[in-house]
Amino acid sequence: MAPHAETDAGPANGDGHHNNNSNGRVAANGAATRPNFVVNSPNVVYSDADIRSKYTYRTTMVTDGENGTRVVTPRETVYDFKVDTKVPKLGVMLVGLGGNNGTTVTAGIIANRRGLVWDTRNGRQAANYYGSVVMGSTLKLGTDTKTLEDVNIPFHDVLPMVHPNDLVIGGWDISGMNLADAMDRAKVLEPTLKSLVRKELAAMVPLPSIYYPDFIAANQEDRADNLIPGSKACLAHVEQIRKDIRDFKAANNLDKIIVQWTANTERFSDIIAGVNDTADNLLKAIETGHEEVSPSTVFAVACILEGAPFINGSPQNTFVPGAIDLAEKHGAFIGGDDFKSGQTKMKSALVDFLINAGIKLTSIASYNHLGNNDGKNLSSHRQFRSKEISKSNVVDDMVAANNVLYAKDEHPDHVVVIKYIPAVGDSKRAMDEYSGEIFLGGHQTISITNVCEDSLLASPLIIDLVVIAELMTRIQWKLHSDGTAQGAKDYKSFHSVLSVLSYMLKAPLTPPGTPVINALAKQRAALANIFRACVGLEPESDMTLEHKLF
Ligand SMILES: NC(=O)c1ccc[n+]([C@@H]2O[C@H](COP(=O)([O-])OP(=O)(O)OC[C@H]3O[C@@H](n4cnc5c(N)ncnc54)[C@H](O)[C@@H]3O)[C@@H](O)[C@H]2O)c1
Ligand SMILES: O=P([O-])([O-])O[C@@H]1[C@@H](O)[C@H](O)[C@@H](O)[C@H](O)[C@@H]1O
Repeated sequence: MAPHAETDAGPANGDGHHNNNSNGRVAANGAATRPNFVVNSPNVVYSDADIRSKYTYRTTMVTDGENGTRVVTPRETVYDFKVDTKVPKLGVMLVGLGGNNGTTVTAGIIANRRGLVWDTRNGRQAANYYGSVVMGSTLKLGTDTKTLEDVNIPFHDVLPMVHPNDLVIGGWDISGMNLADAMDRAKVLEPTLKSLVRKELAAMVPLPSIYYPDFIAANQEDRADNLIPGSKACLAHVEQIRKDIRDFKAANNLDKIIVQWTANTERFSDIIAGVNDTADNLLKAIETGHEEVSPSTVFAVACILEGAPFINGSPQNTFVPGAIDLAEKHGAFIGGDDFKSGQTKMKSALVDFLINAGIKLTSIASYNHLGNNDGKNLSSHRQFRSKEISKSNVVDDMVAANNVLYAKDEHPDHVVVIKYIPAVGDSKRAMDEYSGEIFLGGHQTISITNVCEDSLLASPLIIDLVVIAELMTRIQWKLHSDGTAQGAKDYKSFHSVLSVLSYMLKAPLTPPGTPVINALAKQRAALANIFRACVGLEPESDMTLEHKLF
């Protein structure tokens, strides 16, 4: 089955993709571009091919001194960053293309690319990218010298990034339904919008995929009609997926491919010494058809070997130690786990606020019900357990950081409940209760009802993960060395595990041995400040001393 990309029926310049720079858009045809601002600093050098910056990274190291005192030492590390400013023609291949998220994000990109407007009961609705941190938010560039006001720019403009309108979409699904019918099955989008994109989606049929029944709920079997033969891991599956990636890239004349798992939540894989604990053992386990290797891990291995960044939008432990080891050995990018779309995103902000306000959070009750196929799959305990883990660990770092409120290993009670109620469809109802102790024995209880249109919240995250992961493939670094000029050969990429993606993910994967940060504000600050550093700018500290010291 030939690889299928969505066709572009919208106004375009020949190849179906816009590269109009007038609105700050960046060329998708590989032409080098620059952000619509220039940094006036001896530490930043612009060329036709890249932006190079010298950046002094300031941290504070703490050691135990005498008599229980601590010695605090400021430390400076000088880095050189290099950003390739050639924005590629980018393909994104979704595993689970025919699902609620897959069809919704595909329809949404087509609607935005064509500038569609459709009727709703509330009037005319224009396509937008609300809910995308890259396309819908801003970051502070600096202070206006005349007004002393903040100058904020669209997040997307801080460095040359792919525009989602230019993404070429394809992917796999165990269901062979074309995307127009799958869009109807998902019951997410307005009929008026569906009618405008139906033609393009009807032309998209997911590639056959691998299906190992034991990893997802048995209730998914009835849609598994589009399969690559074989019910357990094997090298042929790895090679087929790699071929699919190459074929899609060639058929659409793409420069790069990013692969994302937005297929069903799998059960956790057991970590078994000699099977999935190292790269070599994992490859051997796949070769010998070990039944503990999941479809998502097979996809991850195929992408690592093919050099396509792979991001896991579901909670299962796709990245067993052997997969991480393989990614590190190949210098391939991986990221995950589990899109952070609604209830958990709210939790990671609210808990940060409460604990940093000195309020002792004592319990979190997180309940939600939903009626989409994701909910149907999660109605099976082993798949729910994967989600329970990713939704439960999100407060650990914030609690552990406050030893005033919490003794060592003390933490709030925290329960997660998910129920499947078909009648509500994709419109997930989340109900949370946060209880805490306040001044002089008082108590505070916060109850939240959060109606999350699950796929409309997750789809922008899929876009953010793709755009940022691609940008990370164009950023390199080295330790600065005065004296002999060190050529580009000394530069290297960020670590294979893209923890910079954590803002979009419930259970952020980090390089082995490094801490997991879930506090939402910290995650966003890390993202923004790393990109600021790439253009030689200091982190945004919010000290605003210019407004205090005069
Ligand atoms: N708000 C959200 O929607 C949200 C948030 C966080 C995480 N997630 C996760 O994203 C994933 C997708 O969510 P959804 O609502 O689109 O679910 P969905 O069930 O509508 O879509 C999943 C798709 O994956 C397909 N599939 C299953 N196994 C496959 C395989 N081995 N290869 C290829 N395709 C396969 C299914 O046929 C289905 O079309 C789920 O794991 C969900 O837990 C969703
Ligand atoms: O991101 P979030 O809203 O906390 O979590 C959601 C869960 O509450 C929901 O039950 C599940 O179906 C979604 O896949 C998503 O994981």
